Amino acid sequence: MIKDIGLNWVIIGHSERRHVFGESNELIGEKVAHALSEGLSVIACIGEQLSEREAGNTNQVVFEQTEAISKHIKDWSRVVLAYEPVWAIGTGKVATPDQAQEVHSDLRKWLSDNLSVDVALSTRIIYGGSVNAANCKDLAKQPDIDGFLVGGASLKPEFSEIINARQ
Ligand SMILES: O=C[C@H](O)COP(=O)(O)O
Repeated sequence: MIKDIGLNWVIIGHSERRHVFGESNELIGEKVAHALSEGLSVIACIGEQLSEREAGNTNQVVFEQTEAISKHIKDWSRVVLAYEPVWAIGTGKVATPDQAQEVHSDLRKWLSDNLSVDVALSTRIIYGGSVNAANCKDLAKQPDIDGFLVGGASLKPEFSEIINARQ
């Protein structure tokens, strides 16, 4: 259906698919494989729930999610990783720049250690979760935040400020 309407990208593994529709890490990996095999590019979402962060399990959760996806990827040039802490999506509670940078940096290290330095350096890791005009510039300054997955604010005029956050 996505190809039929002329689109090239698909978002897979969004928190609502994981936590409302009950999609497992394994199913999301299979969906990524299918999308890539059909020629689509993929934004693959990962992220911990508040209880997982508070228990100190953020890295374990996002690494397991990333591993399940990575098993199905040979060509990372058509994949973007979107780190979206579930507690920050649509809530107005954005991760601080330090919180987001820490996870992005740890994810890049995971890619380097488990896949290759080349994949780690070339893969875009974007942040999603209550990004708006007021917080986007500080988030964009972080070295491992390569862009944003914007929900609510994409429907408002401030979206243009988010697009230009790095200027
Ligand atoms: O689907 C959109 C992303 O999950 C982020 O949404 P948000 O910017 O409204 O928090």
